[in-house]
Amino acid sequence: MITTEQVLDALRKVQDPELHKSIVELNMVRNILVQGWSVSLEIILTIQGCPLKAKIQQDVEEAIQGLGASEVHISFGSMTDEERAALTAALRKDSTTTNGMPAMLQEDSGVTFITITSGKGGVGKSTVSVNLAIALAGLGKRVGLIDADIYGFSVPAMMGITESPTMIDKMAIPVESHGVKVISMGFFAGNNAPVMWRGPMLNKWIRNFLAQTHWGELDYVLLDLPPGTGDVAIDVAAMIPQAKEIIVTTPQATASFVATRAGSMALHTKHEILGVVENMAYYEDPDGTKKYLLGKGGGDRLADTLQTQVIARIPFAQPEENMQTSVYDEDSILGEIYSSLAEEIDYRLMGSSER
Ligand SMILES: Nc1ncnc2c1ncn2[C@@H]1O[C@H](COP(=O)(O)OP(=O)(O)OP(=O)(O)O)[C@@H](O)[C@H]1O
Repeated sequence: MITTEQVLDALRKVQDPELHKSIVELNMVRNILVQGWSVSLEIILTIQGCPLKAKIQQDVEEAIQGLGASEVHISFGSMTDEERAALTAALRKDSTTTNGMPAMLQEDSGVTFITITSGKGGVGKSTVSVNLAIALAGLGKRVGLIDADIYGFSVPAMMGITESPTMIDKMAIPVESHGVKVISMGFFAGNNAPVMWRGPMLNKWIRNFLAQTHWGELDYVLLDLPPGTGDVAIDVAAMIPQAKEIIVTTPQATASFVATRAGSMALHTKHEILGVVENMAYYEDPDGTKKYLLGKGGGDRLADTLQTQVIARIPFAQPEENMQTSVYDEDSILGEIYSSLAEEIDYRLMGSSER
């Protein structure tokens, strides 16, 4: 004979796949009825037509069958507006402090911010952001990625994300892809429409990305900034003074020269520079010969100017790589370089932080 308490206890371990909280804690479980070895109950979904209904159903069934139940009947409903408002308020409390500041910006939040920036476009800043985020997640870290390249967002396409975040009232649940929680302007600008807002609007979006998103607990937040030293970069610098910075350049003289400006801004805003990533550093022939298609030395020059180091030299991807998305296979040469970079960064930051 199973008891209602046992069912409730078993369901405490079942999490909402998006909110990563127990469905019991989220008040999604109602009307449990136990008759011998048969259990029926109601699951109240946060939104109607929840795309993860099948997953929740499977997890609930497994949890109850684990108690020895021979039959499990689940009926589904959705939260009322009032219930959803209460849930949003609770989620917001997790994400925002009493004075309205994004909770993850507080010093004791345990979140390490890394901004990825470049002097000019097209050097691979977003590619580095995406692959570094995935590599950090591969180390078992809880990673969020904010595509803060508001005008030129590309992260969803690069990661092959086709779905949009679930919205619970005005709170967004980030989309998870390759183990990384992602939020991007691309999710909110319909049909790939160009984004033409100006400074104050942008500031609001970045703030929303931090505070109006249910991130859950994270170790790292990576921000893919727009190239250069525009509004967003300045806002982020002011909003997240504790952010560490990675500057991406190619070996080309002009790219590294322009990147110096982005780096100088980091020094000026007192962002710690983690180092320079030299992307498209060389092309490696099958026989191992390296061809320096874009020249040599841009990364080193930039690192010298900014008194930092080149922390990775990433070659050109082989033609057969990243056909569908810009995510490199973990076992590829590039994938391995990103894994080492993630390990080095994690070692440096975890070693130097108090966590
Ligand atoms: N190591 C690499 N090998 C081959 N192609 C690369 C490499 N790194 C980036 N690319 C390609 O170069 C192009 C530009 O990369 P990406 O969009 O990451 O640059 P970006 O600096 O973020 O540019 P923007 O700021 O304009 O968005 C993309 O098509 C990407 O797939």
